[in-house]
Amino acid sequence: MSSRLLEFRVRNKEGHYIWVGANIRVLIDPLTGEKLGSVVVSRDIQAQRDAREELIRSEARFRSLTNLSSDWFWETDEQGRFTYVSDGLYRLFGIRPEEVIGRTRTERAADRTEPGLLEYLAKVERREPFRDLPYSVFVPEKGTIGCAALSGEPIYDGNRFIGYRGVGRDITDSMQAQKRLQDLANHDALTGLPNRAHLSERLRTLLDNCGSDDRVAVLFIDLDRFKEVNDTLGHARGDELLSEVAQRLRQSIAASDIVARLGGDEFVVVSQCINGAQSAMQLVEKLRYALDAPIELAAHEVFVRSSIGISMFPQDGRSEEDLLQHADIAMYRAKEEGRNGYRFYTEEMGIQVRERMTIDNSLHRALERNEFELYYQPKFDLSSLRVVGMEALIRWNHPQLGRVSPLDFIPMAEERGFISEIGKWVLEEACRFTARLMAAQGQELKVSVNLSARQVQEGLLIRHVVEALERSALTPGSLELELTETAMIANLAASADVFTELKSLGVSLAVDDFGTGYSGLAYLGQLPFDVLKLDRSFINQKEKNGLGNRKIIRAFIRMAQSLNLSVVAEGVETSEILSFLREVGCNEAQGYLFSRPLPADEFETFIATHEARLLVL
Ligand SMILES: Nc1nc2c(ncn2[C@@H]2O[C@@H]3COP(=O)(O)O[C@H]4[C@@H](O)[C@H](n5cnc6c(=O)[nH]c(N)nc65)O[C@@H]4COP(=O)(O)O[C@H]3[C@H]2O)c(=O)[nH]1
Repeated sequence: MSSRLLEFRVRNKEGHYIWVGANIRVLIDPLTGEKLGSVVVSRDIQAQRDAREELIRSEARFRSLTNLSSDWFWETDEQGRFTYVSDGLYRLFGIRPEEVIGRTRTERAADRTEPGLLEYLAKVERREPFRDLPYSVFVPEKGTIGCAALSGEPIYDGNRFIGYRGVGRDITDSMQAQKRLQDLANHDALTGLPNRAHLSERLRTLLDNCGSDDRVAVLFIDLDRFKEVNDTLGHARGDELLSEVAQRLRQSIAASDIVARLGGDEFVVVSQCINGAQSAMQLVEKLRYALDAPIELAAHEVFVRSSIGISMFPQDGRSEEDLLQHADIAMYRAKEEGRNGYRFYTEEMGIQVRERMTIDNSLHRALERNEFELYYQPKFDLSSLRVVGMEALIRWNHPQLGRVSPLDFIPMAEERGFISEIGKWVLEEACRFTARLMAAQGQELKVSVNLSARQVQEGLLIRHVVEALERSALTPGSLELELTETAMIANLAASADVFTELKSLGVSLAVDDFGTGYSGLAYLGQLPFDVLKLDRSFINQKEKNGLGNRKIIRAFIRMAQSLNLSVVAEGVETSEILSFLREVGCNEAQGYLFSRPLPADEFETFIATHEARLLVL
């Protein structure tokens, strides 16, 4: 008995053609072998046919899609060995299926420690699906490394895990673009060095991995007078200089060290120093040596000098912010101390900077909080030794810091634009006090008020002076305005009109701190000044042969007087100097020998009793 299966189409009772499967069995007589007839069993197989055709269509669709797709399709067995990869892998990475089949992903990976690959292995281990895990692929044709992103899910036969199936995408271009963007975001465009953000990140990572015995030096390097190069040779040459400096720094450090540019002419070097400060010092010397050779710029030889501040991990800070800030503070100290040097950070530097910050933060409120006070130092006529006036000197009674010297806040007030307001207050207070004192004592006095160069430039000075005189009813002849020699020279042309106008009001003008600037006496004759104040450093200078300085003082006094200038000596501390000044005809003097600057009430007492003091002198 043999059977055959036939499939054919018949018309059903609704008149539609359907597929029918017929199983035909031929009946044979077992004794004679004669064919007796056939048994035909037919059934409607339309649904089966439809399903089969759909499967064929869907497979064809799948093949065509995987071939057309820019991605590739893969399958692995339960051991993670590839059992199938589509053509896409060859098209994208030049890897033939036969090079991969039977191998695991790890065997083919360009970097077996990559996070994407490690995550893939972990997911597979836990039979979890995964999406877009990046990992590097060696591209044999180009000899380069490409980057793929993998997605996949486990496959099961019933309950039995039989492997993974998934797709891979070529993300080389987007990864490269991302890396370029990251590089741009992390590096300084001019020098290619890491920028501030990247430095912070790398320093933080370095510190996180430091043990208690590790030592790290952070060097803050600032070029001295870089602005001059920019101003005289132009920005393009300035850029060349910065690139050359970056190059020299890079060449001077170890591969594990970091050199970064924070912007402008500021660089930072981070180095692991086995011998702590000693190693840091050796590194500083090496860097300075590297920077010492002249740099050729537009046929000019430029010599680079730098100021370097150093902070050490762990003693000067454990965080990247602290170490950078402290190295910066130390760098400023190196600059203040004459540039082209280096300084290690100390605790005392930090205290000073915090004080400066406190001053900076509270200065704008000091006036409205009434925290300023004027002290007065008497000035003496040297022929009669009688008080002829006083210098008003500002003090700031700070709620936290106590009495702050003008030397510590006047420069900041100038920088922050508060000096005009403070100066106005000083003028009003000094005029008011002097007018009252003169009335009370029945005595002529001249009060000297210090002006800052900014006050002269800002244009409100004349109005402030006029108002102060009017409000106090002080005669203009009782007010003297002092401007330092350096400030005056810096603004000579611009200020000449202001001086002339002030003079026309009837106030007198004094050149303060004479002898500290680099000017001669020549310009004084052209300006409407009345008084020359010889600086105290000049008066107190130790003489080499006991005569030198005195000769100069004598010459100054003679020249000043020939220009009709009255001479006041500041900082007179000894009776010996006093005798000398009297002998050479100096007009007036002030100094600790007579009195320190005094608060208003004490000064008043001083004036009331000065005749008695005269006897003591
Ligand atoms: N070693 C020594 N020092 C003496 C002697 N006699 C006086 N001095 C100090 O010398 C400084 C003289 O003031 P300056 O040269 O005008 O220098 C002043 C002046 O430039 C500035 N200043 C003070 N008050 C004002 C102000 O109201 N406005 C402006 N713009 N500056 C002011 O601050 C500077 C410092 O003022 P002070 O600390 O009060 O310091 C004062 C005074 O206390 C002495 O015999 N020996």
